[in-house]
Amino acid sequence: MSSTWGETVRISIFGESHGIAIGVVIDGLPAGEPIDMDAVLAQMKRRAPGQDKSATPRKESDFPKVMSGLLNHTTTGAPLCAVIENTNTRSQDYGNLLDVPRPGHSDYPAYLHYHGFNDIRGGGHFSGRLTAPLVFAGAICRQILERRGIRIGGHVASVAQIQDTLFDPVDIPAELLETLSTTYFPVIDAGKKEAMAALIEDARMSQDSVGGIVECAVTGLPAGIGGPLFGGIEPVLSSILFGIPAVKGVEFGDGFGSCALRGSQNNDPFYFDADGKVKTSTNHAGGILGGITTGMPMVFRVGVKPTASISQNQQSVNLQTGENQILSVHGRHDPCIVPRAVPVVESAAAIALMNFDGILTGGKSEGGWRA
Ligand SMILES: Cc1cc2nc3c(=O)[nH]c(=O)nc-3n(C[C@H](O)[C@H](O)[C@H](O)COP(=O)(O)O)c2cc1C
Ligand SMILES: C=C(O[C@@H]1CC(C(=O)O)=C[C@@H](OP(=O)(O)O)[C@H]1O)C(=O)O
Repeated sequence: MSSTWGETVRISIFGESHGIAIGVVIDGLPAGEPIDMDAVLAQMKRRAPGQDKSATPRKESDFPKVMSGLLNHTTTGAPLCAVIENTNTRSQDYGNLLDVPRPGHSDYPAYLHYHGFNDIRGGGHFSGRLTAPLVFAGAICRQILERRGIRIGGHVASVAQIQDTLFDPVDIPAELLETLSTTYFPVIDAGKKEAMAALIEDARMSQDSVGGIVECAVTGLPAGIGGPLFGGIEPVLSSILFGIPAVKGVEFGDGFGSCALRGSQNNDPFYFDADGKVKTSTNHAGGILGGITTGMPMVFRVGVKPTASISQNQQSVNLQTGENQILSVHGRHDPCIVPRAVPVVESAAAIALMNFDGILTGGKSEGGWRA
């Protein structure tokens, strides 16, 4: 089922952007894990719409009402369900889109797939709004991982051609991840944020949009987690990351860049550190070899396309009249999705990692799903 993901820890996301509510059921969480709800809300706020001019002006409190699975701020082990109300919808903006689909959005293929019965309002179940429950689930999972020393943080690596400094993949300080993972529109080089925001504003004023890249790092991962072929870290993470609306690329370590290197440049030499731990002096692999963690920081990048809904005139078709038609999209849209996608990417990584055998026991097998 396409709105359900995972095996050991499974999320099931429901709702539509302009329906009564959206939400998630999380199955398989370990019992007895204390959950700091303020920290969950802080993560939800980093993703919420209406933050500034770089985001959609739709305002939502994005307050998750927990229906089950938590007692005295602690997981019970039963399915944890949270519901988030939609309070600020403007469905009239979508009145014509069932007939005249937006180029670049899901309208046309969804119309075909659901024979015209799909909820077109706000993009329905295809909307980026469905990443609010994803972030809720991720915020729960990341607290469980953090308790085991596993930290996740991302930043806006680029907006169109403006690039932030990238992570040093061999040395990612805990304080850096802490700062990035608690900030809205996080960047490593503070000087780049203004230029990025200016570019987004320029696109918005031109009735246009821009895309970019999120870079994410995970530190404190035990070595030896993952598996070969389809159960590896890369395929499993990629499958949830590609489920995020507007994600068009995922690369681990040097990714496509490594394809231009020689083996002698791309291989990461091993050495024993002062504590007798095996490390690598470079980390082109992004902390993964053979689908299995090496113990070095995991680093990956996620490409996000420019927002489809732009208000300048575009060529479309009228599915009722059978004629070509010019479309100007109305409504409140993100001129750039990338800043709000950062906590979504971090959350997806947290949920995915919870599915690996040994992740909560420092690499020791629990006989779970992933070998
Ligand atoms: C946080 C977030 C916010 C988004 N905001 C918008 C938006 O305002 N307008 C829009 O057209 N697409 C937005 N999208 C992307 C669309 O939902 C997405 O492009 C669409 O569902 C089609 O899916 P695809 O791009 O993965 O093919 C957003 C995505 C995310 C993750
Ligand atoms: C509401 C959110 O983002 C929405 C994602 C979205 C889309 O097409 O993905 C389109 C817009 O929807 P609407 O027209 O209802 O304002 C965004 O505002 C959210 O992220 O919470």
